[in-house]
Formats: sequence, structure tokens, C-alpha cells
Amino acid sequence: DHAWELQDPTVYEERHLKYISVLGKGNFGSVELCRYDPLGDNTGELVAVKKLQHHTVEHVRDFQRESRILRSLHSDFIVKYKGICYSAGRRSFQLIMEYLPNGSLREYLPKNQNVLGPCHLLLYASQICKGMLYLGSQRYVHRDLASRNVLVESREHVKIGDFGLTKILPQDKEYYVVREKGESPIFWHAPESLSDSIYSRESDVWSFGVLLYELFTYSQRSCSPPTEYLRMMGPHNAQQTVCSLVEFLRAGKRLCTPASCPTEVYKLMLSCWSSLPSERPSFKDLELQVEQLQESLTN
Ligand SMILES: COc1ccc(-c2cccc3nc(Nc4ccc(N5CCN(C)CC5)cc4)nn23)cc1
Repeated sequence: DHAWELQDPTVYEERHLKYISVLGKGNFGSVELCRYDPLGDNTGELVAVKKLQHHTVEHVRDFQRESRILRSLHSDFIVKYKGICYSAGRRSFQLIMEYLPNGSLREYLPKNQNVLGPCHLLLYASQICKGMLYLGSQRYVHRDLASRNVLVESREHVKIGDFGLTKILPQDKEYYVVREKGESPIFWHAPESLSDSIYSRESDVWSFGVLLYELFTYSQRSCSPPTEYLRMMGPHNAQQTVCSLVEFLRAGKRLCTPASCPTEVYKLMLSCWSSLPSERPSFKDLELQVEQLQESLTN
């Protein structure tokens, strides 16, 4: 079967995978830039390689699930799966993906603030909606939608780029209750996720609202969601941040509108932050409303 595997273009050989640099560190793994160079003449293609760091049995199982999910996704707005590389002898493997040279939206926005107007920001919002609409149609809940997990193909094209926390909805339920909390990014989470660990396509919509906020603040650290929430919540016991945040949200308080953000866009964010999941727009609604805003801003 070794010969068969060598014919399979989705099986990469570790000996041809040349390490270049670290692209980022995720929840339990890291993503590296490598060149897959079987000819050994540096003409091979650049790839993004996700690997587990200190892998426990659970982490390997979660990583296998993540790889299976990514392999099953086919959308222009989701990073492309290329294959896997079995590490020689070791229990784990590496996930090979297409490499997007412009990095994450979180780094790209502040660096390109002066050349990105509202029409570009709404184009990114529209593309993320399309990716999330597709993801939801496959019964996946992302659980970690944020500008750090959106990758930039070009100034006109972004893709959802990390599925480390993605879960598959069970057949009989439209929501998922997670047991392990992990270091979840609480300032992107919906109230029901914070208080009851309930995740759904509606909680992904809440996170999309926070991502809209990140887009229109150009992901500047000075007014990032964590910075702003902590400023508005005021001094509190560090162990009680989640409770203080739930209290803050339950009182109907929300992130303020970003500077020079169109009123219509802030209204869209607020609709994503409805307390009741059922009152939040769907990604289909959002795709249509973002496209209407794009037209109104260009005409
Ligand atoms: C959580 O961290 C990551 C890091 C990379 C990826 C990933 C997955 C699948 C494809 C892919 N392409 C790129 N490109 C990329 C390019 C540049 C950078 N730099 C990060 C460090 N900066 C100082 C320079 C740009 C990061 C990622 N990253 N990337 C996903 C999550």
C-alpha cells in the first residue's frame, strides 16, 4: 500500500516538508510555513502545516476531527485542505493546507487601514457570511469566529482559516453543549455560551457581530473587544470576569459603535447581539443585509 499512498496527492512525505517559519499558535497546536519540495530544488509550493504541540490522546482525536471537517469543506471562502503528512513513527500527523501569504485579518486590517474603506470591510463581511452560511449548511458550528481566524487571500478575498474549535451538530439537536471549556475567547461568545456552554449557528452569529466590530475598528488593539469590554465593565475580581461579562450583557449593555462606523452597520452588529438567539439574524439574512449596505455605500 506504500506505493498506493505515493500516488495519492493528499499524502505528503515528511522528508520533503521543509520548515520555514511559525505562522501562529492555536489552542493546542501551531501552524508553520513550509515548502513541500520533493525535487529538492526549492521550486516546491509553499504550504501551511498545522501540527499538535504536546499531544494528548484527546488532542489527537480532536485534531483528527478537525482534519476530517476541513477535508469535507469546499468553499471559496474557507481555507483549502491539501492533505496530511504522517510523521515518521510518531502517533500524530500534520494537516497540510494552502498558504495565504497576507496572513490573518487581525494583522492585515491595521496595516492597511488607510487603503481599506467601508466597501472593502463590507466585502470581507459578505465573504465571511458566505463561508459561515456554507458551514452551517453542513451542520457545523465554528465557535471561534474572529478576525484572528480569518485569512487574507488578497485585498478582494478573505477566507475562514481555522477550525480548531468547530463542532458538528448532532442530528437531533440544533445546538451543541461543550463539556471542556478550554481557553475559549470569551469576548466573542454569546451569553448562552458563557453561562451554559451552549453553541449554535445563532451563537456563531453573535461572534460574527463582534467580527463586524473588529472590521470597523480595523482590529486596532486600543479598542479591541477585550480592551473595550474590560474598560466598560470596570474593576472586578479577575476570577469573575466571565460572570461580570454575563452580568454586563444581561443588563443590555453592548460594545459602543466604532468611530466613523455607518449607523446601518452598527444596527447590524446590535441585531447580532440580541439576547435571545432566535431574535438574531441568520447568516442568510446577514448576507442579504450586508449586500444591500454595500450597494447603498457605493451608489
Ligand atoms: C492561529 O494561528 C494560525 C496561523 C496560521 C493559520 C493558517 C492556516 C491555513 C493557511 C494559512 N495561511 C496563513 N498565512 C499567514 C501568512 C502570514 C502570517 N504572518 C503571521 C506573523 N506576522 C508577523 C507576519 C504574517 C500568518 C499566516 N496562515 N494560515 C491559521 C491559524
